[in-house]
Amino acid sequence: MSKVHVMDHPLIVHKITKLRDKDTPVKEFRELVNEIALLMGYEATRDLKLVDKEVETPITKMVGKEIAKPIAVVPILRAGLGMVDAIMNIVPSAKVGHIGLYRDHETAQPVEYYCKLPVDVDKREVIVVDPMLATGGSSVAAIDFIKQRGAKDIRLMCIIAAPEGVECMQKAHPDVDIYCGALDEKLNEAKYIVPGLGDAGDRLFGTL
Ligand SMILES: O=P(O)(O)OC[C@H]1O[C@H](OP(=O)(O)OP(=O)(O)O)[C@H](O)[C@@H]1O
Ligand SMILES: O=c1cc[nH]c(=O)[nH]1
Ligand SMILES: [Mg+2]
Repeated sequence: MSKVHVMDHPLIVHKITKLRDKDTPVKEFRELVNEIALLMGYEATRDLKLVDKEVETPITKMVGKEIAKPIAVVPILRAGLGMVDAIMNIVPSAKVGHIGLYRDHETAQPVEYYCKLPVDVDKREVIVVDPMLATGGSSVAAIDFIKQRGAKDIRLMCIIAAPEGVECMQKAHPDVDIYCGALDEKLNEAKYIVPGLGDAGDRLFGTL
């Protein structure tokens, strides 16, 4: 069974409260998503494997460490895009894949419209990013695509998760650890997270 890491860093907790506020304007919302993703990225990469690496300092040779596997970050469009720059800031060599999915408004089922992944995604540690894990349908479908391309080391980073989404993910992808900023109470009838923050994509891009 995969692990669920719920963030308890005070800065992350503080910023998520501001993100939830319905009066937070688009510009600030976008900045907060970026700041939260940066802080979460630090937590979500804490257990990356290291290998020995010889380095010559101006004084002497030594054996240091470097990250064992290159990284790919895969945002689920649209809202996941808001988290990409933050990961690129801490892992500048990461490659970026994109998976386009939207939830059908009637059925809440994910509909695919785009998928472009790095050719060597199977050799990379993959960090899937999406601010919201609601029913879990979108994340499960995105990770299905990534696994079809041979990737084995995958983790999911979301800002707010619902228990229903966590359960769905753990059933479908028990090997994928989940890093979430907050674990909320439930979904409502429209499959929105309660208390949540509303529609992340609309708030991020101002399409309300
Ligand atoms: O866990 P789920 O029930 O699948 O819901 C979560 C998905 O819903 C939102 O995307 P949305 O469909 O609103 O697309 P958008 O990012 O283009 O707004 C969100 O960014 C997730 O991708
Ligand atoms: O609460 C939710 C659920 C799905 N997608 C969102 O953007 N928000
Ligand atoms: Mg949306």
